[in-house]
Amino acid sequence: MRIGHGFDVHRFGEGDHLMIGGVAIPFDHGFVAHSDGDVLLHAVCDALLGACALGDIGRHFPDTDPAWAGADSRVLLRGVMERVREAGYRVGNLDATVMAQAPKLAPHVEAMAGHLAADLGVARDAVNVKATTTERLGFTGRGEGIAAEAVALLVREAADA
Ligand SMILES: Nc1ccn([C@@H]2O[C@H](COP(=O)(O)O)[C@@H](O)[C@H]2O)c(=O)n1
Ligand SMILES: C[C@@]1(CO)OP(=O)(O)OP(=O)(O)OC[C@H]1O
Repeated sequence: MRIGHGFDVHRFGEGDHLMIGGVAIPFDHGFVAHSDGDVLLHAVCDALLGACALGDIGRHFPDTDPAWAGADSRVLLRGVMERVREAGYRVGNLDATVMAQAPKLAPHVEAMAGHLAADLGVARDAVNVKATTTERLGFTGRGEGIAAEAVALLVREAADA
């Protein structure tokens, strides 16, 4: 078995929605990013890549590559899963936390977890998505952006080691 951790931050800029976990959430800002800025999916990508000792999302999908401009981060996540499978692993379970003072994410976490389960190729109960404010502390608390963390457990496809 292997464990990986991912962390990502995107700051707010102009826009009218946020992409988080593949869900478009209406908001008075968007994310500043090369891709769609899906902070949760980027943290998940890094957790998966970390568990395989394959570096991070920027190594596989550079933010200097026009191919990823405005990219749907679910496409990046599926690309990461191809690499996970090539390395001989499948996902055991995933747990993630999104740190956001606003918007309210609880109404959307079920849809986010459903997207993740589909893209990771696991049952719905192998995925958990949580949201927390940071009690108005720090950059998330001041409403400057959103952070996300993820932890993934990978299992060897052939022999569990
Ligand atoms: N952006 C957010 C942040 C939090 N929630 C939900 O509210 C609960 C309480 O938040 P605390 O920061 O006081 O822990 C939390 O457990 C989430 O369910 C949310 O929906 N959206
Ligand atoms: C995802 C990539 C690629 O489009 O760009 P961003 O959307 O800016 O996101 P970031 O979390 O900075 O990660 C790495 C990038 O390579």
